[in-house]
Amino acid sequence: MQSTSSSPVLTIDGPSGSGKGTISRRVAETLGWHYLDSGALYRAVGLAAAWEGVDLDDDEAVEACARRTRIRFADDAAGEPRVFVNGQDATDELRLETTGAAASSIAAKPGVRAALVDMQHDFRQPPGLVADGRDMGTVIFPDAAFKVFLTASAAERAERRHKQLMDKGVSVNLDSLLGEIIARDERDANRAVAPLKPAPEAVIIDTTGIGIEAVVARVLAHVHEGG
Ligand SMILES: Nc1ncnc2c1ncn2[C@@H]1O[C@H](COP(=O)(O)OP(=O)(O)OP(=O)(O)O)[C@@H](O)[C@H]1O
Ligand SMILES: Nc1ccn([C@H]2C[C@H](O)[C@@H](COP(=O)(O)O)O2)c(=O)n1
Repeated sequence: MQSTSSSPVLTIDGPSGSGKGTISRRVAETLGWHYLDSGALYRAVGLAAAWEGVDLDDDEAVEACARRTRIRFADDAAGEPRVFVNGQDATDELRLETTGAAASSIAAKPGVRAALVDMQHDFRQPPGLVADGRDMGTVIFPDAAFKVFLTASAAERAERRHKQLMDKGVSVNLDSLLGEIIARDERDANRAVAPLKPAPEAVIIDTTGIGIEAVVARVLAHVHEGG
């Protein structure tokens, strides 16, 4: 199950809205390393299952869906990252809160997680990889040289998500966003397989009240200091 590549890996785990995607992309760009958005894989499987009308209570059917779903990451002409699910550009649908909740639900199934392991290991290529998710440092890349766990108060994470959606012209209620974030945290942290938790050796950064630039600088300092 474990990757045999010797390319260095920086894992960035944390709860929803802690800034994993934003920080990981920036750090990967600065280091010139590859980037794995592992949450997008779970979101893609949740979406494919919905498209195909798969019964989410049927563990074998959802695992089979995870094994046949084709997921491709590619930049568009403007350099913006897009995600294709079974050949269809699903980038916008993947970011919906409903898709995140579906992903969180199917991610609790051991068969689904097993189906996605090889795909995640394949991202480990020279000169290095920044991998963001919930179990990057604990399960998928336990031998990573650099491990970070980002967190922030649930209230701040809900405000960030609220601002992000409002900027996109999507009107949402802050309280319901907060409720969804708390529910997702609980599901991700309390499942039996690969729960959301920091690896023992991870550097924990509480980003509450800390801007993006400062967080990027702290993560880069961790790498430059040698982990
Ligand atoms: N330190 C920060 N300060 C203020 N805003 C931030 C910070 N980090 C991230 N954000 C903003 O918060 C929002 C959510 O960030 P992001 O999508 O990176 O989080 P995430 O942890 O990857 O979430 P998810 O797990 O749900 O994908 C974005 O709009 C981002 O710009
Ligand atoms: N390594 C991962 C990544 C994601 N998940 C699950 C749990 C999350 O709630 C959901 C969506 O992730 P996001 O895109 O918000 O990072 O996918 C997981 O279990 N393990």
